[in-house]
This record gives sequence, structure tokens and C-alpha cells, in this order.
Amino acid sequence: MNALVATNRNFKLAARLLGLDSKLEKSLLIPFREIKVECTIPKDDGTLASFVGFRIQHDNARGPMKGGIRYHPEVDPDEVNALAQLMTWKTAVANIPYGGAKGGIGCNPGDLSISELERLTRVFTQKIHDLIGIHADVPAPDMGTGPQTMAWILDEYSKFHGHSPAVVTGKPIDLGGSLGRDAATGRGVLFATEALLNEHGKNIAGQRFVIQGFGNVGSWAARLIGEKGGKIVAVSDISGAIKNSKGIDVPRFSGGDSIDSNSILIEDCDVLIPAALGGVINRENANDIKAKFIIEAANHPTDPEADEILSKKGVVILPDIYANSGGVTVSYFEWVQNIQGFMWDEEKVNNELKTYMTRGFKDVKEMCRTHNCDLRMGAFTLGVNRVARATVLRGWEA
Ligand SMILES: NC(=O)C1=CN([C@@H]2O[C@H](COP(=O)(O)OP(=O)(O)OC[C@H]3O[C@@H](n4cnc5c(N)ncnc54)[C@H](O)[C@@H]3O)[C@@H](O)[C@H]2O)C=CC1
Ligand SMILES: O=C(O)CCC(=O)C(=O)O
Repeated sequence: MNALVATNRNFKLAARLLGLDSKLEKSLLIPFREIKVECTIPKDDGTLASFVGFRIQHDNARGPMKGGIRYHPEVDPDEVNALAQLMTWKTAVANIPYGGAKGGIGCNPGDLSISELERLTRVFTQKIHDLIGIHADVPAPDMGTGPQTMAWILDEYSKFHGHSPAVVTGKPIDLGGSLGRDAATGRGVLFATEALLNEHGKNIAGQRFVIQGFGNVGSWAARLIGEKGGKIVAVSDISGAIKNSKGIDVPRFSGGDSIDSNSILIEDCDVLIPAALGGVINRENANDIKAKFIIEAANHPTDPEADEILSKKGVVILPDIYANSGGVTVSYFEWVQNIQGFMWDEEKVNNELKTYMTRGFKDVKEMCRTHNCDLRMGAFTLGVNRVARATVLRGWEA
């Protein structure tokens, strides 16, 4: 199912549960602003290459819009739109003072040299610099981007607006990045997993985990879960997958037999953590999934059709807009530190993150009880209700 159709469907279900006014529902769904820019760069060999970049700013009722920038060949406006909307609900679930946005450039970063990536990032920033900003829209890394990408955006933006470290988060520490941001999404996944398992009378130790994706989020989640005694029995990335029922040597991504990476999601385990692409759990594979718990570290990994199948099988799904909110939460801490001109130590960052993730789980569960719904609808009703309240309070007077 198209990512936007799926995200809109979940939003509308939540709006019904909340009894939202239909006009308000419509206004919350339509993005605040959609930006599409053409980015042409000279390649290292002197030929020209053209790319299309997007920044979709979904909503700013609760504060500046916030969300990552993705470099991936499959980036398309519908997907970026869905991801921007998910950011709006996610920042509200985390109860941080932001709205939602997302960006992306349709490119394969693996095919571009470092200098080509730098030129592409700078051209993209030149085209959108007037529409982002510390109190308007604050980008961050996502798939295919990282601290170096944020450093180039910061530098290019600062040429127009003066030195502005708070215009991006997920920066290198030397440029005002926060300690703990690199690990934050994976650490948030750890805290979220602990909260869910504890509620079911279980601990991380002794559970068998399968993790799809071994980039920023997947590798940190694997490492931190491994340190807590969880057994990682299979992992994959774009290049392949390995499994070992006795446990994989996570830091080395070794110590297992190669398997078909398409079958990783249906491997035998207790907890499945998709940490790569969207839409990977769908009606084609949902019936074959053996995990009892799914922790959505990726954005939108589960299609609504799969949600229904898995729910009938009794699989418990911890939704993306709560489970992976550790990244944007520490991005918020980074932004706060930049604005204050003061740096927190890593212990403070991690302790604050735990407080936010623990509170977020309680808040989601409270909505599940109020609306007699599953965790996805608990998170959606929580996020949508907070944004709706802020929107109504601000009013529509022209
Ligand atoms: N970086 C962050 O702070 C946050 C990221 N996310 C989400 O987490 C997911 C992963 O993001 P990052 O780790 O930042 O990206 P990344 O670019 O660091 O890593 C992506 C990983 O996915 C793997 N991958 C790509 N296609 C694959 C395939 N077909 N099968 C298996 N693995 C595949 C890549 O090899 C790589 O290991 C995305 O859905 C992203 O939107 C969500 C919240 C915050
Ligand atoms: O850290 C951020 O601002 C955004 C992270 C992000 O893109 C996400 O949570 O999907």
C-alpha cells in the first residue's frame, strides 16, 4: 500500500476515535507547505547530473517543524509527505515543542563521491534556505544522510543567515552536535522495548531478536540490546543477512550463516525490529511472521493490511511514532543546548531520554485504555489530539 494512503488511513481512524470535527480533520491532513526543487551538480568527471529534492512541511501548530532528510533512490513525494505527517504525530507523542517535516533527494548516495554529495547537499540547501530556520523548520539525518550532511547544510545555511548551529540537529559534536544523538534512536528503541517487555512480564535478557537494517538505528539498537543480554539471532543490511540461533557477534556483524535477506522478517524470534525501509511488513509476509513483538525502529515498516493480520495472530506492535522517537527527542535536546549555548554531558542526555521514553509509553497506554484500542491507535490518538488541541487554541483568525 502507498505510504501516504496508509498513513492517512491511520490518521483518519484516530480522528474518528477522537470524534474530531471533519473540517479540523481535513486541515490537519493537508501539509502546510510542499517544496520540490531541481538540483543540478557537476560530477567529478565534469558531466552534469540532475536530482529532485523535496522538503514537505506538514504542521507547525506545536512549534518549528522538525524531521530528517533522506538520500535514497526510492524517495518520492508521497512517501516524503507520509513521513512528514508521521513526524507531526511523533513530536506530539514525545511531547516536544515541534511540528513535523521531512525531506529527501532521489539519489543513490553510494553512487556519488564525497565531493559530489557535498555539492548536492549545498545546492539543495541554497534552494530551501529561506524556508527552513531555527524557529521555522529544523532538518536532521535520516536514511543515507548523517552528521557530515548536517555539517554541509549548517555551513551553507550560515552563509545566508549567519552562524546558525541550531538550524540542523544530528551535527558533528565539533559543530555543536549533542553527545548521545548518534546512538539516540537505537537507545530510544532499547527503552521502548524494555517498557513493552516489562509490561508483559519479560526482560530484554533471554529474548531472541531479529533486526532488519544495520545503519545508524539498527546497529545501535543491536549493540545496546546485546549489552542488556538480548540475543541477536539474525541481522541484515542491503548487502545480505546472517543468522545464528546461539547469537551473533554484533560489533563485528559476524558469527553466523548467510541467509536470504528477504527471509529475515520471518525468521524465528521473540522480537522483530525492522530498522530499514518502509512497507516491508505487508500482506505478502505477515502470516509467516513468527515474532510475538514487533518494535518499529524504521518509519512506517508495517502496512495497515499487515497490521490487521498480525493483530489477529496476537502479535503486539510498538508503533514507529513512539518506538523510534528517541532520535528526534535528543535532536530537541541538541537544539535546546545550541540555543542556550551550553553543552550537556552524555549521562544527562541519556537520563533525560529515558524519562521521555518512559513517560511516552505511559501516555500511549493511557490512550489505549481510554479508546479501547491497540498501541498504534493509542499513539496516533495521543499525537493527533495534542496537535488538534494546539491548532484550536491558536485559532483561524486571518
Ligand atoms: N537516523 C535516525 O535518527 C532515525 C531514523 N529512523 C528510521 O530508521 C530507519 C533507518 O534509518 P537509519 O539507520 O538512519 O539509516 P541508515 O542509512 O544509517 O541505515 C539504513 C540501513 O538499512 C539497510 N537497508 C537498506 N535497504 C535494505 C534492504 N532492502 N534490506 C535490508 N537492509 C536494508 C542499509 O544497508 C543500512 O544498514 C529509516 O526508516 C529511518 O527513517 C527513524 C527515526 C530516527
Ligand atoms: O532528529 C530529527 O529531527 C528527526 C529524526 C527523523 O527524521 C525521524 O524521527 O524519523
